[in-house]
Amino acid sequence: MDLSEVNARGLVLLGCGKMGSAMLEGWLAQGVRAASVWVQDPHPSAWLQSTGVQLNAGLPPDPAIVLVAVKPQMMADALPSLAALGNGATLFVSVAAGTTIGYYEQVLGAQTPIIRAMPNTPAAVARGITAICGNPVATAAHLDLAEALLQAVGKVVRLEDEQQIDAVTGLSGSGPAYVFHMIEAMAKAGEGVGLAPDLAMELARATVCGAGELAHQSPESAEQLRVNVTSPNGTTAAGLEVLMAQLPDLMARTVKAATTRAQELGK
Ligand SMILES: NC(=O)C1=CN([C@@H]2O[C@H](COP(=O)(O)OP(=O)(O)OC[C@H]3O[C@@H](n4cnc5c(N)ncnc54)[C@H](OP(=O)(O)O)[C@@H]3O)[C@@H](O)[C@H]2O)C=CC1
Ligand SMILES: O=C(O)[C@@H]1CCC=N1
Repeated sequence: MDLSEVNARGLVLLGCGKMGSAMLEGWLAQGVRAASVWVQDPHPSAWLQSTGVQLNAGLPPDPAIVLVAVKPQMMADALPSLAALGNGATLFVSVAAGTTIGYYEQVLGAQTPIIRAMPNTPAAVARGITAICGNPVATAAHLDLAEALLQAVGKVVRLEDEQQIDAVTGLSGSGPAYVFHMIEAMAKAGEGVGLAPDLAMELARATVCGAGELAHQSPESAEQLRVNVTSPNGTTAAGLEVLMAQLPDLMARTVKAATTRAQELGK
């Protein structure tokens, strides 16, 4: 990853909460210099203060990238303060759910290169996945620069059509929460069949982490990995008979609800 432009010209991070700090942690670990990062956030955490980044200080005149990571509801308050950087020289990257490229163009001007991105919180351990798409003035070099930065915290995929990003938000942006809830539900279910709460949580958490890592490392499909656990007429088959009757529909409704909410945030 070539971070020289970021280190030379600077990176501005607007909003450093859960998502902003997950990414910042990855960037600093990958060689972005703290002195090259300007963070704007009203209540900096103790961790943020310990990093050595420039906090709520005057901004550089010509940063390589402004990364916007405030809540969509705060956007109208926060973004106009950076309008002067919308002069075409600085690339804006937004991770805000719902906030459209069109909105950025209204505030910053259509000459501003803008890349809309949707990451997820496993970025904190460099295992995120981020989808990106750019506006018409975002060049191949801008996309490469954004991809290089976001690859510091996981995988990057490119989208042809901005509208797909709401579906990405419903699937992978929000998805870690679905998996964490599955850990909670599995642990409760373990208690239901007689295990102590701590043991049930340890087993559920390790099972989801182990299955995730196996899915990550194995060349086999998710379907085949499932089949590998399922002995004919065995225990897993009995469990899956219950789960598979309901989970596909439940998951479809879950992802749809999150996608619809992302669409609403964009209106
Ligand atoms: N969390 C997630 O899993 C994901 C989040 N996102 C997107 O990332 C964005 C941030 O989400 P998340 O990190 O969860 O939210 P957080 O609330 O944790 O972070 C937002 C940060 O912005 C700060 N802030 C508020 N107003 C301003 C302002 N005017 N200028 C600068 N900073 C400001 C907040 O400070 P304070 O709290 O003090 O108000 C907070 O630290 C959202 O747009 C969300 O859609 C995208 C993908 C995944
Ligand atoms: O819940 C949210 O709105 C944000 C966007 C994706 C994950 N968290």
